[in-house]
Amino acid sequence: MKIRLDNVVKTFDTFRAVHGVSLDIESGELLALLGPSGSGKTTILRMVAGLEYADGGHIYFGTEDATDIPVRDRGVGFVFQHYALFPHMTVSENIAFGMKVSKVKRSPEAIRERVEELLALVQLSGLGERFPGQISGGQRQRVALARALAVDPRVLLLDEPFGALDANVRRDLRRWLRRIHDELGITTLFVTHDQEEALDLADRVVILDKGMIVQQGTPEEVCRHPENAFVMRFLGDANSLPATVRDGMAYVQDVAYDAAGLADGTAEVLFRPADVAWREDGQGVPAHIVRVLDRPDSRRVLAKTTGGQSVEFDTAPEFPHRKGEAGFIDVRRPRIYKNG
Ligand SMILES: Nc1ncnc2c1ncn2[C@@H]1O[C@H](COP(=O)(O)OP(=O)(O)OP(=O)(O)O)[C@@H](O)[C@H]1O
Repeated sequence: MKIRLDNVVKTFDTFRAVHGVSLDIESGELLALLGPSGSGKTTILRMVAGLEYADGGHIYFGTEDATDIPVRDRGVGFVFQHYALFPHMTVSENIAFGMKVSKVKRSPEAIRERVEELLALVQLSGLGERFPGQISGGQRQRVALARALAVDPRVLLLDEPFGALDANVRRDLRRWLRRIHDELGITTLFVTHDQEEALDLADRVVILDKGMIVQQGTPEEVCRHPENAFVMRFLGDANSLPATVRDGMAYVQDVAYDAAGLADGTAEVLFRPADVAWREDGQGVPAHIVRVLDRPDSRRVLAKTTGGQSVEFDTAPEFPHRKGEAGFIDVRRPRIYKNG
């Protein structure tokens, strides 16, 4: 099922939470809505679900305007971070619930079979008789997914489904979810504020800020070509040095970077901690080391330029330099963005 948002607007009282968002979610695609808190992700998801009305624009399910489709008939399955399972029902009863109340009538035997099938799919065979309080948080979210899948949704909406779980469990679950998605091919809209999660899982990532799309593309496209400083910063650690653009070059202190096409004026040079080489000869921005932090597989170096700017960069664990030493920050892959 293809979903299309066409210039969708949502206002709460006087506050505009979603500003004219247009977006195509292809049939079978797993799309992540990624953005900081308050950027409008959940509101968009709720409008697709039919739990919230758009004040402007249209949402299409296939070629049909979804405004005309009641929530029950949209065929959407949900998993929310705090979408609690019914605590007094067993895992199997939770999964069966939607089928029992559905307009599509199934025999008790057919429901039992489907529950077993779903338990196997979410790798919880044998746990059907437990109650939600007797399984782990990660297992509960897998049950929630099985419950959402039970009624054969045309669209799956996931709102921070792994938000409450610890980092290792989250990583396992997102790999697992991707496998399930590849197997079932249900059009899926996934909301997260976690960059790694979005990049790991999604076919395409839509980055939102203040209710607007600031960039969309494959994980590769958004990582390799962040279109503005917000996206560059939001996707990962970024250093920033103030620069002045003159005649197609950006100058940081005396170091020049190619800034072809940018108008003269102030700008900033952004770069990742992994894109720095520390040099003892004169190439790069002069700086001294403030601290060296050890990580399991690398060293993070905190430095300060002679211009007074802090820079962090990553090196091999063998990095021999220490606090107080002077050198030069040589930036690979600088990205230059105009201010404002
Ligand atoms: N029912 C409501 N009434 C008033 N304002 C609301 C309502 N729901 C959401 N908002 C506001 O709309 C904006 C977008 O909220 P939304 O929940 O969509 O953001 P989000 O990106 O999902 O954030 P988070 O990651 O924190 O869940 C926020 O500023 C929020 O306070």
